[in-house]
Amino acid sequence: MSLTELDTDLHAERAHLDASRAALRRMRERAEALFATGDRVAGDAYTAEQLGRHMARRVKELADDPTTPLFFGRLDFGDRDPDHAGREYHVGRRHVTDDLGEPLVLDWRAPVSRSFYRASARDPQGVAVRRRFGFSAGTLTSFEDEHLDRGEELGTASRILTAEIERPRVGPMRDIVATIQPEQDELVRADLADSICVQGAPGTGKTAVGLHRAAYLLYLHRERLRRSGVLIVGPNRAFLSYIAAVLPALGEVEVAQATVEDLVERVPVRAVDPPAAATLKHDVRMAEVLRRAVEAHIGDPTEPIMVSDGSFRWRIGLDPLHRVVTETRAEGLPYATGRERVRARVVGLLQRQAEARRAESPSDVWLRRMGKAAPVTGFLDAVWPALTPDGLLHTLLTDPDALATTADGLLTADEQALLLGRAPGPVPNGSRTGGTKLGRTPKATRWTAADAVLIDEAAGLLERPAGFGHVVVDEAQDLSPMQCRAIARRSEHGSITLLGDLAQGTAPWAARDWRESLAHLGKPDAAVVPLSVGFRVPAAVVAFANRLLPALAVDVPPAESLRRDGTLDVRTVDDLVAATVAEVRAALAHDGSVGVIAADDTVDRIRTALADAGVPTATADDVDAAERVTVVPATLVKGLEYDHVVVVEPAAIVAAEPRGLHRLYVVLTRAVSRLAVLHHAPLPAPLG
Ligand SMILES: Nc1ncnc2c1ncn2[C@@H]1O[C@H](COP(=O)(O)OP(=O)(O)OP(=O)(O)O)[C@@H](O)[C@H]1O
Repeated sequence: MSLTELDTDLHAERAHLDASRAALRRMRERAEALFATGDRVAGDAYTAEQLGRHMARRVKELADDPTTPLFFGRLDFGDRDPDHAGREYHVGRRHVTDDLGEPLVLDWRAPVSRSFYRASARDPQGVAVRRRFGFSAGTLTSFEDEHLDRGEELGTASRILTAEIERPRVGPMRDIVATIQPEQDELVRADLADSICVQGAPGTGKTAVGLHRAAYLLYLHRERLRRSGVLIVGPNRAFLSYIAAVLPALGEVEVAQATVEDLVERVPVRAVDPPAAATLKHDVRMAEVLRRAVEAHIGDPTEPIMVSDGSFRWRIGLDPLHRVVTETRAEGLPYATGRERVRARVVGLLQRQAEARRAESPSDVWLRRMGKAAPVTGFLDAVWPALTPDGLLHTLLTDPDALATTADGLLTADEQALLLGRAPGPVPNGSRTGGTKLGRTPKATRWTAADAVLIDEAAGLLERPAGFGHVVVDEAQDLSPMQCRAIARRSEHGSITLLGDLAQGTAPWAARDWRESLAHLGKPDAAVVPLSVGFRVPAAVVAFANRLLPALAVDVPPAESLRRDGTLDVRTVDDLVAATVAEVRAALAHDGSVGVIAADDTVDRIRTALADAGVPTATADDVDAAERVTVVPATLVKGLEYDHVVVVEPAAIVAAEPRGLHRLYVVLTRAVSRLAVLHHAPLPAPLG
């Protein structure tokens, strides 16, 4: 292509961009006008509200962000393609049509757009030319063509892909829709029915894949998923705020995000378990203990039921009552549903007697009255008493006999003592970690985070929670079996995307084998798919962090970094804090974000020193902060990334927790361009 041709092409593409922007603006204006008149055209208040909500969402979905390009690629189909011969399509973040309804931009999730990500010289899928666009702050600046019909393919050598992954990072996570790679696209476009587990080294795009899969599924199954919902589960609030902008940028504004702690928050968490007690409470045996505890409340009828009904007296004998309880029990319903089933069956027996005597069907009012009659309720309270989730756990933790009966053969005597808070243990850091502080009632009890998981399990035994159509679980290696079960309860009829890296497991119960987690999640047959190309961490930094891998005792495929650039600087220093301040100052000379990562108990000292030196800092959960420097405790940095990372005293990070080496592996793999490791103490052995 000659220079003039290039110019003409660029000019034409810019004109197409302008036309697309104008068309999107008109689409939005039309939606806004409809929104404004919605209540006048709707027949009634309910329809008006529904319509209003729909239109408000539509208006939001059509928002145009001038800094993100509306399209990023183009497909020119060859003359012989059976469906699209001779046509060209621009591929972008959402459909844009002109006033006649002709497409100006195709949504990246549309079936045709798939070829943008998957066509290759070997399998061109009818595409003659694939064009990628380069943008700078929303302005179209360049393009790059691959003539697939002539066997040309750039793959990861694409200049535009390289520029995109090397672009300095600032603020929250961005979408990767313009540069999704074929192995990622395969996961993004997996069927809604398929649950998948992605094992990938740091920076291989697991989070990106999960978010894009959510957006893809919402596009394909909009109505169904809008009803059932899509949920993203992340490790902490800082992570959730870091990823929060990705789906809205893709036009998806209605996806729930939560930590597992949020999901199970039925009681306030106001106490901390000692590590051994927490580990035991997260053990899957606790599910069986709770199941037995619930089951133990179902009793045998000991007396017939007698109900006075005006001039009649009804009586149900022990045999039919036994049958009702046995049959209901065999149905395996959630406990509270079972209780109502027993009530309904008892009322059914009364109804049959009444019909036989009166030769007419009793009214609904009569049925309700019988259901609430004192002898019926008394019977229920005796054989199938009402339970509350926190009440159930409260009984177990306060009544050694009840615990001994239900935990018999499951938990040792020592373990039972631990649950009852009787085993004395060291209290780390001097903080109050005395475990659950039992009050006389469940309400007066100060529960721990692990108790909340158990209470949620109990709640699930009593009543099934509403489930989501699809759940994306990030950093899933840290889920305990009991947390997996909490997610399983919410995705029983839906599918899940599980994302994680066994090497980054830092929780005491971290997964060592994905099959186990998948079994606890109720999806034992889900495929485990590796991602192996790293887009974040430069090769030199990956090589340094990988020295830790043999010590992490996990079997994970090694990653290969796409990034040849980047620097690694490991230095012994005398004064850690002064060296950190100097390093941050030097880092500020470059573009991009700066993350200082240190053991949790030194973070305050570093923040103060930076403030004293006139360097303002942000906290990890404030992704929109104006400050370019963030000081992050090592335990909060999972899933995050910074352009320039300063790691302060690795030995202290390792010493702070039992799986400290895994934590250090997470910490060392946060850098996008440059990593400085400052240490005074010797480096942990595997790094030395
Ligand atoms: N196809 C891609 N094109 C451009 N950038 C990409 C691509 N895939 C991933 N990235 C970028 O690489 C970085 C790492 O991605 P992401 O956070 O999804 O990785 P991860 O596997 O979840 O990492 P971790 O295990 O550390 O949490 C992000 O900045 C992401 O935008």
